[in-house]
Formats: sequence, C-alpha cells, structure tokens
Amino acid sequence: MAPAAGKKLVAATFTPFTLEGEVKLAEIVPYIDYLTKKQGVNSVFVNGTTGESMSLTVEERKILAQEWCEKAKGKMEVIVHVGCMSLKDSQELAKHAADIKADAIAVMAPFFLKPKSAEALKLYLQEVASAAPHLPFYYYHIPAITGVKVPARDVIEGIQERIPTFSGVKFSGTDLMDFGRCVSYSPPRWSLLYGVDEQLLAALPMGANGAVGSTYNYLGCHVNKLLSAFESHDLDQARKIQFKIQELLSFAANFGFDLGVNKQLMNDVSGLLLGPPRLPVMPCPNDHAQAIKEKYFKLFTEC
Ligand SMILES: CC(=O)N[C@H](C=O)[C@@H](O)[C@H](O)[C@H](O)CO
Ligand SMILES: CC(=O)C(=O)O
Repeated sequence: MAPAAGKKLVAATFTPFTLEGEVKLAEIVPYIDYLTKKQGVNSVFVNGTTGESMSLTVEERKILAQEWCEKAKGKMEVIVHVGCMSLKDSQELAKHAADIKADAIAVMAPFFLKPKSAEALKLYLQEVASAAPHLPFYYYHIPAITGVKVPARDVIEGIQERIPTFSGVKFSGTDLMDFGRCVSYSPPRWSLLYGVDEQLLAALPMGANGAVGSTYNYLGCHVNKLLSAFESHDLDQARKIQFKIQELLSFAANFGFDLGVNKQLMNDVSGLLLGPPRLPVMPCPNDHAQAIKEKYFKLFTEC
C-alpha cells in the first residue's frame, strides 16, 4: 500500500525493550521494515509519548535516536522528540539530533514546573531550538498529558521571528477551534500534523497536513486508505475506516487503553518483539491482550 499522496502519515514509535527492560536496538531494523513494507508508513516520530521518552534516560534517548536515524536513512523521515523537564537536557538532545542528522525535532512543554504563559513557553522553545539552529522545529502540543493549557495558536504567534526553522505543530489536542486557528495562521511551508487518531477525519477538512500517532504503527495501511478516500472526496469510505478505528479504541478503552495495552497490540499485530513497557506503566494482562487482538482482527483485514 503506497502512502496517500499529499498528506503525511507519521507513526509515533514504541521503544523496543528486552524482557529485562533494557533498550533493544536490534529490533529497530525489523521495525523499519515492518512500517515501510507492511504499513506504507514513511515517517516516524521517535522518543515521544508512545516511545515513553520521559521514562528514558537522556543517554537512552540518544542511542535510540541515533539508531533510528542511521538505519532509516534513505527509507524514512525521522522526527526526534527532544523535550525534557530540564532545558539543558532538551538542548543536549536537540544538538545531538543535529549531529546524527535527524530530519526534524519536536518539543513539548515541560510539565513538572510548567510554563505559566505563552511567553514563558515560547522563550523555552526558542532556547531549545537555538541548540539546533538548522533543524526544522515542531511544537508538540499535548495538553491532556502536559497539563499546559496555553492554546497552541498563542504559542505559534510570532514564533517565526524567534525560531526561523519553525516548521509546524504536532497537535495532539481535541480542541478543533484552536487547531483551526493554528491552520489559519500558518504559512504554506508549515505542516500541521494532527495527533488524536480517533478523530483524525475531523481535522482533515480543518486543514491538517497529515497525522502523527501511536495507532499508525498497526493501522498505517488503513489510515493511508482513509487519507486517500478523503483526498478523493469519498467521505463514506473515509468515515467507514475512522469508525472502525473508533470501535477498536473504545473497545480497548474498556480495559484501560494505556501504553502497555497499546504496545502489546503492536506486538501481537506486527509480530515484532518490542517487549513490555517500562514502569510505572504496567504490562498488558494476557486476557486483555487476547480480547483486543481478536477485536482488531475482526475489524481489520490485512491490506
Ligand atoms: C496521548 C497519546 O499518546 N496521544 C497519541 C499522540 O499524540 C495518540 O496517537 C493516541 O495514542 C491515540 O490517539 C490513541 O488514543
Ligand atoms: C502519539 C505521539 O504522537 C507520541 O507518541 O508522541
């Protein structure tokens, strides 16, 4: 399945761990093959929420980012999330991303000591970006997790003067008004990527340039079809696919759809050995995994 023309589809990668909980670099080549060949996904977002970045050490994040960049070269675009709680750590990772020739970096708001205003957040983002002054830079808006409620539109206003490499927003929020206000403010060269997989279809007519999310690891091929259907104005078909995704995720939500469940579903669907999540995220109990896997295969046939 070829990627849908015009819209970008980005998988937010899981971090492969051994059963002992150590980073497992050997799984990255098979992971790249799986995404490109089986899912038609040509971009990855590494060390984000799905990658459990905040549960990794800075060193672990570096070796993961490096392996992805080296092994994906010429095959996939690699966006590296470099946000940390400490400005210094974020800068170190931004500089490292430039050294390993990542295609772009993204940064979420720090959320232990939170920025209290758009201005504070912009200053922080600017300082991180200055450590990698030539890399395309994305703001990663994920208010449900960071608790930083500054509208994304307020963050991006005037940002180009502060961050000349500013390239777009990964918008993982449900506020479509704020999203629309980002779209209407964006110059054509920015990319606004929508990050709530269950309602991607609603963001497309609002102007999303693509999507980034965890479920595209195992639903990429179907979402490529959704994107193509949308592009060719076949909304019935696009809705059909979106509704199936909603059915899967609401079914999984009954079991508490967290990263442990999500990662196990990816293991079950792909056959990759990405291991369990890292504490405090709990591994998915077997009976839950079995039920969700059955639901997935009932809803989705191989495409
Ligand atoms: C909170 C979270 O992880 N959000 C992801 C991206 O930002 C999404 O891809 C979700 O995992 C997905 O929409 C399923 O709820
Ligand atoms: C889901 C997503 O985009 C992330 O893992 O950061």
